[in-house]
Amino acid sequence: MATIINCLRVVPKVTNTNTEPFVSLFSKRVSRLAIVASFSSSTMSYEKELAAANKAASLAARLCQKVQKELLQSDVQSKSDKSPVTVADYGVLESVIPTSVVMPKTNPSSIPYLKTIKSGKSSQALVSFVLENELPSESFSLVAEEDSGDLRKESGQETLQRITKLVNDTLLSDGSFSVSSLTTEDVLRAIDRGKSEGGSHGWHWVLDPIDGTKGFLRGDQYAIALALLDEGKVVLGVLACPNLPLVSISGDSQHSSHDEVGCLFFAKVGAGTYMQSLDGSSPKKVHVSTTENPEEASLFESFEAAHSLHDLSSSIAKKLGVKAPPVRIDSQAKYGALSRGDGAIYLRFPHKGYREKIWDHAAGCIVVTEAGGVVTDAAGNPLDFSQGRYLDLDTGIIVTNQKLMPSLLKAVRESLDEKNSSL
Ligand SMILES: Nc1ncnc2c1ncn2[C@@H]1O[C@H](COP(=O)(O)O)[C@@H](OP(=O)(O)O)[C@H]1O
Ligand SMILES: [Mg+2]
Ligand SMILES: [Mg+2]
Ligand SMILES: [Mg+2]
Repeated sequence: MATIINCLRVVPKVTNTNTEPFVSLFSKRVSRLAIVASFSSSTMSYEKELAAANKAASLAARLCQKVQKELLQSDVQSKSDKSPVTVADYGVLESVIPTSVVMPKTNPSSIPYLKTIKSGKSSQALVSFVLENELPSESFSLVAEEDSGDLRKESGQETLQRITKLVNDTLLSDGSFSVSSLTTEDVLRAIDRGKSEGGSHGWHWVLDPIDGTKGFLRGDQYAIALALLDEGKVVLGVLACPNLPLVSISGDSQHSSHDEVGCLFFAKVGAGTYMQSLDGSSPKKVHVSTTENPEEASLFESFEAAHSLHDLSSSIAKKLGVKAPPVRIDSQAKYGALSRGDGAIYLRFPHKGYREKIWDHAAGCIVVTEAGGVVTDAAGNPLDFSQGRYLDLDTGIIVTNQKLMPSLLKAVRESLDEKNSSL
């Protein structure tokens, strides 16, 4: 018994401390390798991991909501005042942008701090800290979008202090953490935990701390997207979508009001997809649209034309017979909305040469597949998350239900052939 518990302790994948049910499976001389095999993705419950991921993503959503609110209020204020605006006027925004940037008085999407916004780093530090705190393990691995880069330079010190305060304030607001407060060094370390290269062995968390940055700046949709890979496969995913209405966003929705916003989607392999409000309502199981009729299907695509070829999706939609105009929204909120049947198709065709990152799709992919949908590349192959930080794809990503997939793939093939022959 003691031998087995010791073995379990050194096997980093095992976080379940209740060893009793497993003990009878092993003889005294069982090898460490055999134990690892016994905890493959088909037998793990990932219960604790899902709870930790939900907590981390919900707290990060709270942090991002606070920053976005300040951002939008500041924009409104700047419009009534013709004098130059500096970040000092932007309250909590000081924690996410360097004070040296002078803000023009325009829509946030056109201002120069786009490249230097630090809200993603705050969110990444928070998620990284919460996961490590909730799931102590010798082999914590995180593949995440941001790094601590310029926060380690002299010029980044003020920003780092402010990020640290923002993270600490958010942790404090939860009340369940025993740590008194994180230091700036803790924050840098938490951010840099995200440097892992991922891969096909062991466990890797995959994080996009703010997905849909452009939507975030515009006051539109964005998501905190967190997934867990086990042996290269996505085994759980969480999407926090602070601005997504709790009711359907489909064009024919009967709901007149989209006032109530803030959705948390979560999915575990083999256990379906659930949605609850970020305020903590009880979770409800969701399912993708079951429509077989493309005329009834509504189609999602990126808001940003730079992220996806709108002309190509419009050609595909026409061939398929989709009638409604495309619904353009930012971030993996598209996957969330699709998982509850708001739309039936999501098309993403980046411009030539763009390489998709795993954190832009891992959580969204399991949220849709566990809700009964299908996610493939343009050739119909499943997405492969085991190859490191990037996805190796055949031109684009397509998402729909099982019934529409064959005709969608055909329309995609025909449209791509036409596009290629016209070049
Ligand atoms: N040229 C490009 N083509 C396709 N995707 C791009 C892109 N430039 C950035 N992206 C990715 O598109 C994501 C947003 O997706 P969407 O268009 O669905 O809102 C961005 O995530 P971040 O906002 O996390 O950087 C970014 O990773
Ligand atoms: Mg992203
Ligand atoms: Mg991002
Ligand atoms: Mg980015």
